[in-house]
Amino acid sequence: MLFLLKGRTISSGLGRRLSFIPRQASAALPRPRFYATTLETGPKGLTYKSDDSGSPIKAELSKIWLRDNCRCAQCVNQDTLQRNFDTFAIPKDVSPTEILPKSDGVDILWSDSHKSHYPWSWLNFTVQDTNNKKPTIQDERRLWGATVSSDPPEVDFEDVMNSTSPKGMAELTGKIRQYGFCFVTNSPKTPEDTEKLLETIGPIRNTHYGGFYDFIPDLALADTAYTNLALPAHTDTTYFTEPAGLQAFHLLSHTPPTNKPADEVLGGQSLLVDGFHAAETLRKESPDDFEILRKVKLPWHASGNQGVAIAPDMAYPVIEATGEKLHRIRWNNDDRGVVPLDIDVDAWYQAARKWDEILKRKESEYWFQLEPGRVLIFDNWRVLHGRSAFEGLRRICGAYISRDDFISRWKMTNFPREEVIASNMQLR
Ligand SMILES: C[N+](C)(C)CCCC[C@H](N)C(=O)O
Ligand SMILES: O=C(O)CCC(=O)C(=O)O
Ligand SMILES: [Fe+2]
Repeated sequence: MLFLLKGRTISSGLGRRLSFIPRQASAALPRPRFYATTLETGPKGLTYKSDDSGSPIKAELSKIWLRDNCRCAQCVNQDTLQRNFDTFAIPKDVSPTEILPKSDGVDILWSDSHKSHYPWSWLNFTVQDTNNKKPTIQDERRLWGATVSSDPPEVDFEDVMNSTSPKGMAELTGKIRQYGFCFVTNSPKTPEDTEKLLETIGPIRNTHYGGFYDFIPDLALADTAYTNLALPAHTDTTYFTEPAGLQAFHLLSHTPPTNKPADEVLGGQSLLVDGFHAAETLRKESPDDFEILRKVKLPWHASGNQGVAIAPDMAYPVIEATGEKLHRIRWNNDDRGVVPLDIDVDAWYQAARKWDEILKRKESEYWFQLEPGRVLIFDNWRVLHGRSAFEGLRRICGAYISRDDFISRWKMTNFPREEVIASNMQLR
C-alpha cells in the first residue's frame, strides 16, 4: 500500500511506462496530478482509491477484469494494439500475490506468475470515466438555420490536401462535426481531384449506385436524383441499415438546353436543412410529435433498379435520439414505406406534417448555388439536402463515406491518438 505525496506532478517518467501506448507517442492522456492513490486487495478483488483535492474516487476492481486489461508489452500487441493473449486461459481464480506501486503506475504479480503493469494515468482515466462518465472528446454542435448563408463553414482545398500538416483536414472534419457540413473552396474542377479529396477523408463507400458518382439527369439509374425534378429536403440512403455517413456534391457544369440562351436561369439551386435544429424545434414546439417520430419505426426501401430491392435490417424511426442527445435523422418521404397500421396512424401523420412544416420554414432553409471549384461535404445523419427543378445538362460528382471512417478521421486529426484510443476502448 502506498500513499503518494500530494501535489507532485507525475514525472515525465509517465511517458516511459505507458506500455499500452505506441512507442512513438507522448503521454497525452489527461495527466492526473499526483494524489493519494492506492490499489490494494479488497473485499471484491482490488480496491482502487484516489483523492484529488476533494473528489475522492473509490472503485472495487475485479481481479480477472484487471488481469484481462493488463497493459504490458506482452499482453498488448505493440504493433496492432490488439489483445495478445487468450483471456480464458487465465485461471478463473487468478489473484495478486504482490502489489508494487511505482511512481508512474503499479505493478502486480499474479498467482499465474504473470507480471502486469498499469500506468496510473490509465487506471485514473478508466476508473474516473466509469465513475464520472466524463466525455474526453470535445464534441460541440452548432445548430443553424437560413442565416448560416452569411458565413457558411469553408476550408481551402490546398489546406485539406496538405500532406505535411493535418491542420486542414482537422478543420474540415471539425467543421463537418460542428455544423454538419462544410465547403471545400478552390478545388480543382475535375472529378479526379474531387475523388482524391474525398478519399483523403476516408474510403469511398460502394453502393448500387457505384462508388464515386458522376451523374447527369439521364435516369441512368432508377432514382429521381438522376432526373431534373425538384427534390424536397431529405437524407440519402434511408433504406440502408446504416445510412451513408457523409455525402458530397461537386457541380462540374450546368449547360442550358439547346433552345435556350446561355444566360438563361436554369434552376438547380441546392438546399440544406439542419435536421438536428429542426428536431430540437419540434421537441420544443410539439414534444408529443417529437416522441412519435422518435418512437414509431417505419419501413424504408429502394426498389427502382432492376434486380435491386433494398431495405434495412429492421424498421427505423425518423428521429433517433437517446435522452437529450440526437443521434440520427432518417427522412426521405419518397423512399419511406407504408406506415404500419398497428400504431395510431393519424397521430403519426400529424407529427410528420409538423416535422415537414418545420423543415420547409424559410428560417430553416439554406438555399445556395453549387458551383465548380466549391465541393459540398455534409453529415447525412444530420443534414438534409434537396434541390429546385432545373433545365439543361447539370453534372454533379461526389461520393458517400461511411460514418465510422469519417469519425475516425475527425478524431485522429483533432485529438491526441492516445486519448482517442483510450476513449474508443471504453464505453462513453
Ligand atoms: C447520385 N447519388 C448516388 C448521390 C444519389 C442516388 C440517389 C439517392 C436516393 N435518392 C436516396 O435518397 O438515397
Ligand atoms: O442534384 C442534386 O443537387 C442532389 C440530388 C440528390 O439528392 C442526390 O444525388 O442524393
Ligand atoms: Fe439525395
